[in-house]
Amino acid sequence: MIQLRSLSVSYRTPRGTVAALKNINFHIPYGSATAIVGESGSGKSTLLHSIMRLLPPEAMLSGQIIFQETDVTSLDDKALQSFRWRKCSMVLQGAMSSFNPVLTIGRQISEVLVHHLGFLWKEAFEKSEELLKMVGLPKSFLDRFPHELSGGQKQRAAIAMALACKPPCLLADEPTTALDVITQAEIILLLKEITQKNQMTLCMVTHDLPLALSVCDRLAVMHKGEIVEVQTPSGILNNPTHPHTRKLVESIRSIEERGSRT
Ligand SMILES: Nc1ncnc2c1ncn2[C@@H]1O[C@H](COP(=O)(O)OP(=O)(O)OP(=O)(O)O)[C@@H](O)[C@H]1O
Repeated sequence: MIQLRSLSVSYRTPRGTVAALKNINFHIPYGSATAIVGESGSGKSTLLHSIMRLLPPEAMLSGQIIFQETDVTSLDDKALQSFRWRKCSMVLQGAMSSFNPVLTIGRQISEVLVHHLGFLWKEAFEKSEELLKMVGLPKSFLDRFPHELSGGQKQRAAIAMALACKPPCLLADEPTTALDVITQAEIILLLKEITQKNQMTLCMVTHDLPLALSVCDRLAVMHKGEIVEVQTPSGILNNPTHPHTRKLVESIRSIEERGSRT
């Protein structure tokens, strides 16, 4: 479904260039649930932002990002807007950035439907109600402003908005940052359930290896701008091939061992 071909990204800085992605060749199959894991600064967010063409102006990209036979790197602004809502949408880290603080949740989800699918406002509000229901939020949330929602509720609303145009693919960049552990698990399970039910492709960046192992069917491990290993959860746990993957697995094992000793 998504093919990254020789994808490299560097950032220009006053001190020179930083290579964030180095010649990535990676395939995200249709209908899969892929987790991108790896240490801080390994390039995970850069990878997702490249697919969405959301990189900042100081970023230089080379290579190809093929989404269902279209090279995303060659889309003009209009095609890109349509791509972002109708083909591949993204749930961002910390949902506050997904919303305009002065507009209600209902207005913002409806706006997506009006602009991108040609809904009339009344129909759009009805559809928004349905979308909120799908993510476990009641109708009354349509009239709330973003600051009137908890972190978890905001992330649910952000997922509803990302799903508005029924894109076949959903990307999520650390969708549970700053949430408590129970809410984190609920949000990840919600993402998994919705994408599975609607036969969507899911690709998410997470720092939570145990959660990624339990929810995703493939894990891609990043290290210093490269994808060093792609495996199923059992492969990662039982037969990690790259030293960095082994370290990641050892780190969760040592936490588990410490937990069982206390
Ligand atoms: N706008 C920028 N300007 C300069 N360097 C940047 C910029 N954004 C990211 N980088 C650098 O690119 C590399 C990859 O960053 P990226 O945010 O993709 O990593 P990450 O794996 O998502 O990290 P984290 O898990 O901490 O969010 C890092 O070395 C980072 O410092």
